[in-house]
Amino acid sequence: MLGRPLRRLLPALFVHSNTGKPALGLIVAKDYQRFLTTSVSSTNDKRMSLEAAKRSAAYKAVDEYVKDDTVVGIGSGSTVVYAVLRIAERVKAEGLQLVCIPTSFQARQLIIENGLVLGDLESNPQLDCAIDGADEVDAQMVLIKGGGGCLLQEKIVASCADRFVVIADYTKDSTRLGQQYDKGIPIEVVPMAYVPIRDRIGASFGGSLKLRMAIAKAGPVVTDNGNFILDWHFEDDKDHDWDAVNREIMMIPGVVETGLFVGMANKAYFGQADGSVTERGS
Ligand SMILES: O=C[C@H](O)[C@H](O)[C@H](O)COP(=O)(O)O
Repeated sequence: MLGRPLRRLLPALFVHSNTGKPALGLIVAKDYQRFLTTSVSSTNDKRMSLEAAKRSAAYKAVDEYVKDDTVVGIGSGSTVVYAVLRIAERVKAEGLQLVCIPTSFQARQLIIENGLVLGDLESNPQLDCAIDGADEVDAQMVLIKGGGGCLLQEKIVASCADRFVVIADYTKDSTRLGQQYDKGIPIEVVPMAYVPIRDRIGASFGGSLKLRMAIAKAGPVVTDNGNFILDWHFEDDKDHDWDAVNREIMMIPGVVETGLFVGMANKAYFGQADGSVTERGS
């Protein structure tokens, strides 16, 4: 697919070629090559700085919160991958005795692939800490989670932990929800009820709700728990009492869980582009 800047450049290239002045075409082609190189390298730089930010937040959280002989909740998403890598490094280097409780299919695989001890809530109903990513964190440490379709098991595991620690890159750090993240609040619902739930939330709180569709499958995303996800694009210019909103949505029959995590996170680490880390909470 041609990007918009390329679509703008190509007609220029053709027009000049049609004049029969190949030199001109060459200049345009050269400029275009320079444009491509700069644009690809700035996209790569941004991606690298985001990865560095995720990594530094994850490493710091693990180093400060993961202690020997403890039970640790393992969240889901791309930032958590770095936390698991760091946990595995420390287990190897320091001989830490840990039991890891997954919050998703992905987390379970990460635990197994990194040779960590896999546990469950049946044998370990109380966790020392849970480390997880977030899609957005506001000034009061209210979180949006579930951008990757995982929220129900994450909330259960976080609720069983003495400390719930969030790791994120700088793009997730907001004053108010919706400031950075524009994909809405995920709401996990029982499939048969998605239409009435969608209509009720829209009527009560405004905004719009969309059934999340799968990308490499026809039809909707199905969560690890066999449910659907509605993404609620709330009105972000309104002041919402997220605790009240969350409670009210949870009362609608068929709602399984929301991606609003209110009053749960104790600490958030935000990795910055330069590799430093800022903190919120205590
Ligand atoms: O559904 C996914 C989880 O809630 C993730 O923790 C959240 O989306 C953040 O993921 P990432 O670390 O990839 O930004």
